[in-house]
Amino acid sequence: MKILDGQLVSQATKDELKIKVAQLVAEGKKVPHLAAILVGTNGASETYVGSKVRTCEEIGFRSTLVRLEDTISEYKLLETIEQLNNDMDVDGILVQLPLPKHISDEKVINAIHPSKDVDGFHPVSVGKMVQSLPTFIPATPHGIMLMLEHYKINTKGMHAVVIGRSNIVGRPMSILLSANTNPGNCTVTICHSATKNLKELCLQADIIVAALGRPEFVTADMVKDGAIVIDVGITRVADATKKRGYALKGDVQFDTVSPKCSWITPVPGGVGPMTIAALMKNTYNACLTKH
Ligand SMILES: NC(=O)C1=CN([C@@H]2O[C@H](COP(=O)(O)OP(=O)(O)OC[C@H]3O[C@@H](n4cnc5c(N)ncnc54)[C@H](OP(=O)(O)O)[C@@H]3O)[C@@H](O)[C@H]2O)C=CC1
Ligand SMILES: Nc1nc(=O)c2c([nH]1)NC[C@@H]1CN(c3ccc(C(=O)N[C@@H](CCC(=O)O)C(=O)O)cc3)C=[N+]21
Repeated sequence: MKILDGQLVSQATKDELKIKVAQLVAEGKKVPHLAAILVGTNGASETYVGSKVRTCEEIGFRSTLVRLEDTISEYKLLETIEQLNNDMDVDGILVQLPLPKHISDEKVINAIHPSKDVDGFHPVSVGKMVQSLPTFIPATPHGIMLMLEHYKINTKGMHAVVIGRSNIVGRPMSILLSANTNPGNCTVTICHSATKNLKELCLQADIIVAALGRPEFVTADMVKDGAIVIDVGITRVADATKKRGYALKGDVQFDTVSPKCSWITPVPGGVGPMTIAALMKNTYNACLTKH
């Protein structure tokens, strides 16, 4: 069993970007600028947005964090996005999800100008991705593809089972793995809460991507020998023995599943850091179109 080390690959990706940014500075060109909007004070969202902003600083990007009260009106949020759309210095705009219930995710995502849609959630970006046209690829599936690429894993002809069909992870993952690319060229099965024979499907998988948000859902009896297992899930589970009062659990029961795998991602230190690295890549690319 070998570990797909998200921390390591993410560091390598960030180091590459750092050099590229230094070149932009040397040439007197504008550096990438990411604007992140955080609505409310959800603990996990604070952690993720904080880490995105910190990473920007680390590699020499500009960043702007816009914090809004969770009582903010949808109109005000849309207005904030419009200001960032019109701000020439801002290259990428990200609105951290989930949003409070009174705000429509769809309206917010649609409001971001496609040229600044570094999350790749806008219908224009999704449409281009489906057609294999150049566009912003959602950070989590993009990060997973970068990791497979880094380890030179040839996925051609493999059967991939993706568990979860969300717009931010499962659905785009299934599209990327089925594309005529390398990594890619997989035969993909996408599963969700109405899937009847999930265990049988998983047992046929050469690659399992678990993105359902149920801690330790994938157990050893669902995984065939030699499979590649990508664990996207991150759930905070109360644990008094931990410094922060919780432990992070993936969707895969790591201790029992890992001995059967050819490759597996850990949680933490797997897909999470790659998500951040992919977002940085997207932001750099958004900036490049202006040079
Ligand atoms: N590491 C990272 O960078 C990231 C991690 N995450 C984590 O990944 C997980 C998934 O996130 P996200 O996609 O946003 O979650 P969602 O809740 O939006 O989607 C979950 C998906 O899993 C399906 N599902 C739920 N229960 C089952 C089940 N018992 N059997 C089969 N399918 C099931 C749902 O089906 P249905 O559609 O029918 O409801 C849905 O399609 C979460 O733990 C999240 O924290 C998310 C983003 C980034
Ligand atoms: N508009 C939007 N874009 C997103 O990309 C987005 C989002 N909303 N909402 C929530 C999910 C989740 N997500 C993560 C990012 C980093 C880690 C990450 O860095 N994880 C670390 C651990 C972090 C910790 O200590 O909690 C790891 O796995 O090693 C995890 C999850 C981005 N998301």
